[in-house]
This record gives sequence, structure tokens and C-alpha cells, in this order.
Amino acid sequence: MRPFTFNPGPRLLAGADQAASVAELLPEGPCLLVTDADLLRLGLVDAYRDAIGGTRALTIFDSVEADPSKETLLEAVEAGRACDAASVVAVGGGSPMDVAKLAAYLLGSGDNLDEIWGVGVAKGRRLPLALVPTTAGTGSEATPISVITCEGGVKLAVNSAPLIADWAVLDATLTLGLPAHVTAATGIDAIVHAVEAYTSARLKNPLSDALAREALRLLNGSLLTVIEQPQDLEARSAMLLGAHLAGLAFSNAPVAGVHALAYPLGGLHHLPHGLTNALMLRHVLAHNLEAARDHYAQLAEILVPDCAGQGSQARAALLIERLDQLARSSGLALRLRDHGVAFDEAPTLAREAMKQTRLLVNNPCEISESDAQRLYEAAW
Ligand SMILES: NC(=O)c1ccc[n+]([C@@H]2O[C@H](COP(=O)([O-])OP(=O)(O)OC[C@H]3O[C@@H](n4cnc5c(N)ncnc54)[C@H](O)[C@@H]3O)[C@@H](O)[C@H]2O)c1
Ligand SMILES: [Fe+2]
Repeated sequence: MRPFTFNPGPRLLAGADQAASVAELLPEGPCLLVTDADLLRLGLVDAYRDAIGGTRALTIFDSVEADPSKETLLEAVEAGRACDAASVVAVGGGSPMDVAKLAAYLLGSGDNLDEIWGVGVAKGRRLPLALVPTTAGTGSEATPISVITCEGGVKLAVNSAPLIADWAVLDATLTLGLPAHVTAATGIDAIVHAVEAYTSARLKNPLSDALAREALRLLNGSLLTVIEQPQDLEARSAMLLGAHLAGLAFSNAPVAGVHALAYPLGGLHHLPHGLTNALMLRHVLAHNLEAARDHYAQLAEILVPDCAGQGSQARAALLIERLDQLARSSGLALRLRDHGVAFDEAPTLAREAMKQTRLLVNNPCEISESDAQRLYEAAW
């Protein structure tokens, strides 16, 4: 076996009604709760607001937008400073969780944001941190990553161990009201995390493989159920656990080409992160087919159980078909033109994608700028 290291995730609390437990775990002193305005309006934050606010001073920062900007992050840090926060909690999707993670780090360490972008650079202390996901997608509650949209729509990430939260709560009741299009896009994001972790070129290992496989089994088995029966709590729980396991997998075996080509679409067109992955998924996987054939063939056995007798080339092709069909059946429109992207933007998008070197190095094979342009054109 090749030597490897594996970073575990946060301590996990799974099940409904965890707000009082979170309030007990947090240290004394003021708490900054990060969320978005819709979630606050929907009442999804109420239990945490009451439990935490009942025991200490609580400041709610609810100005997080989808694909949060650097300005929003710095406003959250300012809110934390103003209330002298001793801990940070997020209730929300990847956007509030990513803001909370970096805010907790910047408040605790005093580091300068522009000096900690990239992998393994942030080494300081952060404030105690609890994350409560309300989407089953990013797995951000499990990962050491925070993604922030910076100047010119470029998405930059801080990827460092101190960003791994102290506690994560998996409460699927919070996801029961997720609209179908958010369920679909975030669910595909989680599936892409599992697939890209399983084929991650440099750091995949037996533990990340096991997590990715189990994540795919759960996600593949539940995505269409939660689209058709949004109130199915068992299926919602499987989605949330699957997204979490995929997050643990790609924390250790990082994502690659699909994400690298998805990010420019999110940054320049403000399309939801999961949707941008769905748009590029089949095209990047087809590009990777030769290099990743055996791994795709192994994953096909989870997604298309009756393919076992076929050769690896046929099984790998079936995996790509099945993933595309899953994205289509979940109701997503899968051409770039369906989302306001013009055909002649392909060169610009390709140029932007080349900036995602931290992701491209994990792809099973090279994606050059001209490959990327061709893949955007194919996705149009
Ligand atoms: N840190 C990581 O490891 C990581 C991984 C992948 C993606 N990301 C980042 O995460 C962000 C995307 O996060 P996301 O896909 O979870 O979406 P999001 O947090 O942006 O939320 C999307 C929308 O769904 C709504 N919503 C969330 N939960 C809801 C619920 N339970 N009921 C009703 N509405 C709800 C929100 O109000 C928002 O309008 C992007 O910025 C992406 O780059 C981070
Ligand atoms: Fe993602």
C-alpha cells in the first residue's frame, strides 16, 4: 500500500434537535451566527438563535449571498470583532458555512486574508466553530476549504487544516424544504465530489476511496427520491450523510477538472455551484475516460449494478451515461446556452479555468487551455 495521511473531519452530531447540544458545547462568551436572509425568514435558524442566544450574547450576520464575496467575508469578520465573538456558528448551505469558517479563522488568528490563499498556508488558531448544513451538497461542514469570490469573479480558496470545524451537525429535517432545483444542483455537487475524490490523481487513498464509494451509493440511491418526494426524511438523511462523506473524501483526495471548469461559470455568470458542475460533468469525464477508465469502471458497479459482466471501457462509458441521466432526471437543464452563456465565451472561460491550478493538478490527465475551450464548446 502506498503511504498516505488522512485528516479526519469535525466531531459529528447527527439527528434532529441538536441546537441545545451545540449551545452547550460552545465556550462562554459572545457568539457570531452566520446565515443568509432567506434561511432566517424561513425560520430554519430559530432553534439555534433561541438556544445559543438564551445562554450568551448572540450576533446574527445574515448578509451572506450565494458564492460569497470577499467584501461579505470581511463584513462578517467586522461583525465578529464588533461583538468580541468567542465562537462562530453557521446555519446554512456552503455559502454561509464558508464565510463562517474563514471568519472564525481570521478572528482567531489575526492573519491577513490575502496572505493565506492556497493549500496549507493558514497555520494559525481559529475561534471555536460549529457548522450546521441546510443543503446536502458542498460537504463544507467536513472540509478544510473555504471558497470566496474575489475581484473579477475569480473564486479563490483557503484550504488549510485549521478551517476544519470543531463540530458538524447533520440534521436532515433542515433540508426538507429545499426547493427542487437547489436539491438537484447541490446533490450533483456532492456526487461530483465523490467521483473526483475517487479519481483524484495524487492523494487518493484507501480511506478516501471507501468514503467516496459509500457516498456515491447513498447519493445515487436517494437523489431522485428527494426530487420526487421532498418530505422523505430517510432519503433526505441519506443525501446529507452522502454529502458529508463525500466532503471527508475530497478533503483528503481533492477535486479536479470538473470543478476547475465549473468555477469560471459560477464566477462570471453567478450560476449555482452545483449546477455549474452538472453542466461540465459529462464533458470532463469523457475527456478523462482513457486515463481514469479503471476507476470509472469500478464506480459504475455501484451506480449500474447490472454492468458487472462488461469490460472496463463499456463500464466506464456507462458511468458517464448514468451520471448524465441522473442530472437530467433531477430536472437540470444541461447546456450552457440554457443558462445565458454565449458560445464565443469559450476562450475566456478556458483562460479563467487555467487559473485553477490547485484543482487541475488533481485531474487524472492534463486539461490544456485548448482542451478546456473544446469542452466548453461541447457543453454549449
Ligand atoms: N468549502 C467547501 O468545501 C465547498 C465545496 C463545494 C462548494 N463550496 C461553495 O459553497 C457555495 C455553494 O453552497 P450551496 O450549494 O450549499 O448553496 P448556498 O449556500 O449558496 O445556498 C443556495 C440557496 O439555497 C437556499 N437554501 C439553503 N438551504 C435551504 C433550505 N434548507 N431550504 C430552503 N432554501 C435553502 C439559500 O438561501 C440560497 O438561496 C459556493 O460558494 C461554493 O463555491 C464550498
Ligand atoms: Fe463542489
